[in-house]
Amino acid sequence: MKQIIIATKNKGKATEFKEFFNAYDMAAVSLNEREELPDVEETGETFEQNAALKAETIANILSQPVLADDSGLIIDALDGRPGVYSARYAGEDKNDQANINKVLTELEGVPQKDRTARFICVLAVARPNTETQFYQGICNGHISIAPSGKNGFGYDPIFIPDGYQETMAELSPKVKNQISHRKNAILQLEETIRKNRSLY
Ligand SMILES: O=c1nc[nH]c2c1ncn2[C@H]1C[C@H](O)[C@@H](COP(=O)(O)OP(=O)(O)OP(=O)(O)O)O1
Ligand SMILES: [Mg+2]
Repeated sequence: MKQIIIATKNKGKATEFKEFFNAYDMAAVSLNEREELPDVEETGETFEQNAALKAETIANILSQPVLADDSGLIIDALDGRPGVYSARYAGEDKNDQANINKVLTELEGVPQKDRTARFICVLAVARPNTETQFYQGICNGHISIAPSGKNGFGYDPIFIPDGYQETMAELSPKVKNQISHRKNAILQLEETIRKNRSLY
């Protein structure tokens, strides 16, 4: 089976990519399975810059194509925060629970109609001696009053996607993977995968 390296240490993302690439008969291998590879510092100011940093650093080390995902939560009432800083919103230790608590505290008293938000996912595909390519996906929704649900990762327990009453963490992984920002970004990438499987 063909392999695609995903430059991520996030276990939730890795699980979702395995599911997506399975459908194309490809095995997604994350950095958790390649522990000799470094964790890339995300010094960029945009999702694109950070996705490119992660993909290009690993592609240069391995001399093979690498996919990276930089993603986050944009909340309108917080002027777009936590945005690019979603993973570290409550501190460098990247604690999902602390990040959720910080967001809910900042949104205290904000009514549902003003709690609109979106998840954004930018995928970068880096190949040696080739310009990096980008694909983007969005999932619109709003922030719940309290966390609920055990599925998924990150901000899923407080994100209610448009068209649903449940949080992303209450929805099954199957449903999340049909509607998520990550799925929508993968759909942008799909044509490239289908046309040129040798890329990977
Ligand atoms: O589907 C999602 N459901 C819930 N939360 C999500 C999702 N997708 C991204 N997020 C949040 C998690 C983290 O707070 C940030 C990503 O940060 P981001 O730097 O891209 O990932 P990361 O540091 O966890 O792993 P890595 O850089 O190794 O890929 O956005
Ligand atoms: Mg990161």
